[in-house]
Amino acid sequence: MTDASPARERLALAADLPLDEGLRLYAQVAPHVGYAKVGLSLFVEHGPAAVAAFQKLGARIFLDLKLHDIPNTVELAAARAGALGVSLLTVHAAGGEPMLRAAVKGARAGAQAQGHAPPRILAVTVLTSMSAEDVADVGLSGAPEQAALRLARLAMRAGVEGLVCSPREAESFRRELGTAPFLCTPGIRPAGAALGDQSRAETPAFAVRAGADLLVVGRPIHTAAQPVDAARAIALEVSSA
Ligand SMILES: O=c1ccn([C@@H]2O[C@H](COP(=O)(O)O)[C@@H](O)[C@H]2O)c(=O)[nH]1
Repeated sequence: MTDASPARERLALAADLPLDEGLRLYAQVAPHVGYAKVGLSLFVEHGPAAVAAFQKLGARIFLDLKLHDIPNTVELAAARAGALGVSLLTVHAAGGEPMLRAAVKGARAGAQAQGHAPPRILAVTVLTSMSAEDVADVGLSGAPEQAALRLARLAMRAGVEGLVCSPREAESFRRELGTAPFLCTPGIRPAGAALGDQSRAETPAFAVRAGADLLVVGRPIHTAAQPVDAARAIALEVSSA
């Protein structure tokens, strides 16, 4: 993706809401947001029906399951996700190279079996909610940016096409890893928006300038008094960054 991509193709709505509310909200913001991110809460409650419901609205689906298990189990799950016709699927980079390779293989096979294009596998490096202290507590050495870059390199070696990172890491990922990885940044907060549980958050303009391809936004849209205006303003910030 390039800077010339329309803002809509660079924005995903994190639909962490009850399904009917998420669908209603996505339908309203769809002129500004091209992807619907189906995450754990929706998938645990509704499974593939949640994916199908957003697909019916014309959304590209970002299935954010953050798979992390032994390679065989991840390959099986990624194959089922690929068969759903999703565009993006997340796995945890910390699962290691064999697991990441298995995710790529499974997603490809599952998509092919159903005649879909294979989803891009995105490896989650260090969760954007984690502070430097949290990173140290789980035994990762160095600052979050250093731990994230180590995991990013590992994921790229395993053949993964994309990475999930904080906007704060996007610039160093671009510098160190080049133009190839598709960089997805949650932890997006327009100026003045509440951080909630996010620790390493930045504005939409910061993320774009740092080299992010896709920005994930949830609560800054859900909780806005006028969600459509909030989505429009974020899209404008993306396109003018
Ligand atoms: O490191 C990560 C990986 C995934 N997420 C997901 O993105 C959204 C962010 O939602 P907000 O409401 O805008 O905070 C959410 O679905 C997370 O599961 C992330 O935040 N950080």
